[in-house]
Amino acid sequence: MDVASPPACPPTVTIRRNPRRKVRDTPLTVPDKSGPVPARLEGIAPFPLQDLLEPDTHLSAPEPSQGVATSESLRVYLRIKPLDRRPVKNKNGGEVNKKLLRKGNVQKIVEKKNKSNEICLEVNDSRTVTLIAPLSFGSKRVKNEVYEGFSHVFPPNSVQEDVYNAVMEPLVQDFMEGKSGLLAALGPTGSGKTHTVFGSPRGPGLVPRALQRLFNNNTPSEASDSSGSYYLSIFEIYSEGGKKEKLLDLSSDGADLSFHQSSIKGLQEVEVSNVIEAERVIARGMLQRATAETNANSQSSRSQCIITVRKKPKSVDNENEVAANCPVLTFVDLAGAERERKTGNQGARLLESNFINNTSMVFGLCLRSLLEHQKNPKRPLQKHYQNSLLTQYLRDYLEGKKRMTLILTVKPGVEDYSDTSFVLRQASPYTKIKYNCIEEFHGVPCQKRPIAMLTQAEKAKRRRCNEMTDAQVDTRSTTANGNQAQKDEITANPEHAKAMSLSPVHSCPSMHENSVPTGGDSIEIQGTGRTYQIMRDFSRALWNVLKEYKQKVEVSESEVLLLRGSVLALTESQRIDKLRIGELEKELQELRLLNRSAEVNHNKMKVDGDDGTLSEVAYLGERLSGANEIVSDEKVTGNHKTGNEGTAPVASHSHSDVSLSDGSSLVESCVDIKVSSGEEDGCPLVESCLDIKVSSVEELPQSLAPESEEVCCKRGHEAKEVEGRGRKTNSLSESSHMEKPRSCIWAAVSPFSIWWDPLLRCIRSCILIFRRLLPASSMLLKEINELGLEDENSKNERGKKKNAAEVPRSQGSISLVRLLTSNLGLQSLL
Ligand SMILES: Nc1ncnc2c1ncn2[C@@H]1O[C@H](COP(=O)(O)OP(=O)(O)OP(=O)(O)O)[C@@H](O)[C@H]1O
Repeated sequence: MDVASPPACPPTVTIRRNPRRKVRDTPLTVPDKSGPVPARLEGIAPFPLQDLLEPDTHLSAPEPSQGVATSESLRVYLRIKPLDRRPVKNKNGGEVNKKLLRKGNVQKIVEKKNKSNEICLEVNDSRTVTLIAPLSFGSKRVKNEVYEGFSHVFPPNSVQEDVYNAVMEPLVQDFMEGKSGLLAALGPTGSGKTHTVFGSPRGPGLVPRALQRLFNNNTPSEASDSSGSYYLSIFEIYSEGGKKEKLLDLSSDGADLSFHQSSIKGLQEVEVSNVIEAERVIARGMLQRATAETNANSQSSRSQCIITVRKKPKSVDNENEVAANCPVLTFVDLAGAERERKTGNQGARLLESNFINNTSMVFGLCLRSLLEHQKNPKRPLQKHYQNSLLTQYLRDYLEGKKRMTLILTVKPGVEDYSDTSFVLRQASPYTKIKYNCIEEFHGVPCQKRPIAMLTQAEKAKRRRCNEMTDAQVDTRSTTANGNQAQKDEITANPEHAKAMSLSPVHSCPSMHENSVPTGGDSIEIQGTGRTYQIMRDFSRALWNVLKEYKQKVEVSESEVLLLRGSVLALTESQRIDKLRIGELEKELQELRLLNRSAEVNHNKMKVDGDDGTLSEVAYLGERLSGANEIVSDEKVTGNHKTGNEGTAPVASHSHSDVSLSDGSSLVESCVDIKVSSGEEDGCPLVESCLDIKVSSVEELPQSLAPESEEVCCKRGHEAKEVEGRGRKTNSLSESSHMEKPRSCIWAAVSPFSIWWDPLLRCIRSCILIFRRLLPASSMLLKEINELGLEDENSKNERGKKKNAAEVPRSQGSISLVRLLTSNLGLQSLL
């Protein structure tokens, strides 16, 4: 019987109630090995994994550099303290914290101890660790974090010797070669800083081993005499009850010290010539160091402890060397940062905690500022060092002027996750701090950049500085030569030299030999360099400001040019306008003159005429006869109404000239028809002009053909409606009563009978040409067309014509037509 197989398990489904939250940026998140490998972005250099996985060459002492600047990173080591796996004792065990025991929290302690067996820090390789998020943090979705880039990671099982070989030996080597160095131990309280630095009798730490190495390095002759001695000092920076920081000399009986201009006044330097003496000094100092019991450490350091080792000068001359110029090996055991909740500190102890934490924080800030400054030189190096005595004392190291090595100590227990995470986050970036420009010569830090990196101006300045220095050296060399006898005497008689107040020249002859400035010269050059730097910065700023001003001036100049151009254009247009105005005024004058003369004639005709109406034809006849010309001028002002009454009362002014040449076979006639359009004196004015020239081959009778005939038809000034003024007149019929004008008109019009047809054809052609050009005269043209003034052919083609009487005509046109028809016998056209 087949048993039904159970249904397959459904795949696990994770239901998220809340959207995935973005975790904080970490130095490196542990990649999900099961997931797809992300594609490498173009343009990003591959991670230098090979370089990192190289054999631990860094563990061996680096090649000694003979005063040559090398680019190296700040060495940061990580030491992981072993887990305390001591079995948890019962309530009678006595090993548990007595305070908690008193409070009856034994069960809690037991749980804590059990919990402390879990670890939160794993060593991946010699340079990388992974911080594992505790299971209890699961709900917070904290990811594992990888921290890398350490110079070396010491696992919990590492021994003091390993640490010394990797961390301290290079520094000791450098020190013996004349380079200053600093070892600083950082980490949370109880993580093993003091253990690492000082160690125990069974496992000596870095300081005793370094001293041993120094003395063992002495040659037999050095070991036998005092030339192999060292000056040892040990002091602490302490804040009792969180008050002002104090300096205590631990080598003596805890004498108070003072800090002044990067040096400690009153600090006793104990001369030690062998390891035993040195260890004795250290041991005595450690006994005097401020320690206290906290929940985190039964013997917690409450102060920052500093130990300095300085080589005793070989000769008496060197005895007076400035201490700052001698190589110094410094050890710093910082008090561990602590959390109030863990330490259970209260009162004065709590205030001490604040001081300790503040110093650690300032120390970290200095390094962070140095790192940011190195990443971006535009960012200034913050003066965080001013905020604590320790950082003031270590200023040169914290500003990257001297070599420093850091050793971080951490606790791997899961309960120390927060402390460990904090330290790793804070200190792992310090691995990127570089020492690019350190070049030391017998302990004198040189902060000069390589010549190739200098700008032209800087090179020139440096040259001037060097020249000045050489001059000073020459001067002092002369002095030194002059005092050679005295120097010889000093060498021969050191006691006498001691008694003498020697100048810096005497104290450091070797410096002069190598053209390296002494302390005084160095200060002078530094001052000059500082002034130069200030002046350079100032000139740069000034230059930038001037550049901006120059740009603004250029913009303003271009604007001024544009404005000038526009002003010129405006002036030109004004000039043209003025000319135009002058022309118009001239024209206006002429029109006024014409108007005045017309009025005079009008009045005259009023007086002369039988019925008092104006006969312009008579006036024209007068003009024509007087000027030996035949001129037909018809002027119809607004006071006269001619033609059809039904037409719109449009004022017009027309003028026609017809010229005839006599004495030749060619008869030329000219007809000017001018119709103006404009506005004058507020009245609408329509004016257009037609010039028509007609030639005829017919010879005119001498008697009838004057030398020249001109018929001017001017049409213009069509005045507005003038109703009720004047009588309806038929100027043609009325003018016919006038003898003198009639004869003139006949004389003028008679030749038309001969060339009338060609003239009409010509007029027609011209009308067709100018039809579009003179819209204002379109009315007149239309009327003329409708008069039937066209040849027979075109008549036949067009066929039926419109009755002219049906089309409204303007007064001027009617007058002209009537004039023509009455004189030429064409009344039938009307
Ligand atoms: N690597 C180690 N191996 C064995 N024991 C260690 C190690 N590191 C520290 N210890 C022990 O842990 C205890 C605390 O160490 P230590 O006093 O050096 O811590 P600390 O960091 O100096 O603390 P504090 O900052 O409070 O002075 C000591 O008893 C020390 O012997």
